[in-house]
Amino acid sequence: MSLDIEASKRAAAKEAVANHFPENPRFVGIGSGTTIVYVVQAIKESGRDLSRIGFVPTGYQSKQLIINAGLLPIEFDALPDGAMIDIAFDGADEVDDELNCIKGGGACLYQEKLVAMRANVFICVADYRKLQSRLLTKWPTIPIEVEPKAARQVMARLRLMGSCSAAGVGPFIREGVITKAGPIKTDQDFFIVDAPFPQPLLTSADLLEGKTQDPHKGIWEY
Ligand SMILES: O=C[C@H](O)[C@H](O)[C@H](O)COP(=O)(O)O
Repeated sequence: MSLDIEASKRAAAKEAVANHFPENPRFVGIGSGTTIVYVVQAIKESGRDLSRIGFVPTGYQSKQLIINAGLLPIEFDALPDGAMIDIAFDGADEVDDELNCIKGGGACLYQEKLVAMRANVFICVADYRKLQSRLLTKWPTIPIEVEPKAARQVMARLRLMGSCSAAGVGPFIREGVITKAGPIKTDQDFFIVDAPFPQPLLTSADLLEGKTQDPHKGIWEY
């Protein structure tokens, strides 16, 4: 029987907030996606005094989520010099045994990285489907946010690194499906390049053990 996905996201969010929300944080990062909605809900329901905490968004959706929850948003570039974000919560599309994550399924990446890198603690909140021992087990590509003028060059480099699907195509610039013709733009007006690689992707422990990945066959060789 498959678990209810929304219930699973809600449960993960509740656990994450109950176990990790600090005593008196000054700044808390709020990621993007559907799971983070439950994190904000759990923060609201935690019964804490949230009035003196600045919540740092990772994009438009994240900022609206903070505002709609009645929390205080503070833009990343308004953080005082030298101040760290106490903790950042965010979702992921896939997480491997070494806690490497695929992110960007919802076309948010760049600001998520800014916030995560400025955070003392990063908590990834993910439902049971996301945890796979190797990346690219269920999620098909690595999303990369790219400045449009650099896209062709980045894709050429990705191809040299072995990015292509089993059918020998890719990487791809992500396009709108129904409501947008041509490439979608991120909150920074950048493109998302979706890069397929041989599946699944080796971890650094695999590489240390001497396993190699043939980028052209998409299979593991030992
Ligand atoms: O681009 C979107 C972000 O990286 C999300 O955090 C990620 O896609 C996970 O989203 P969701 O919680 O909706 O699965």
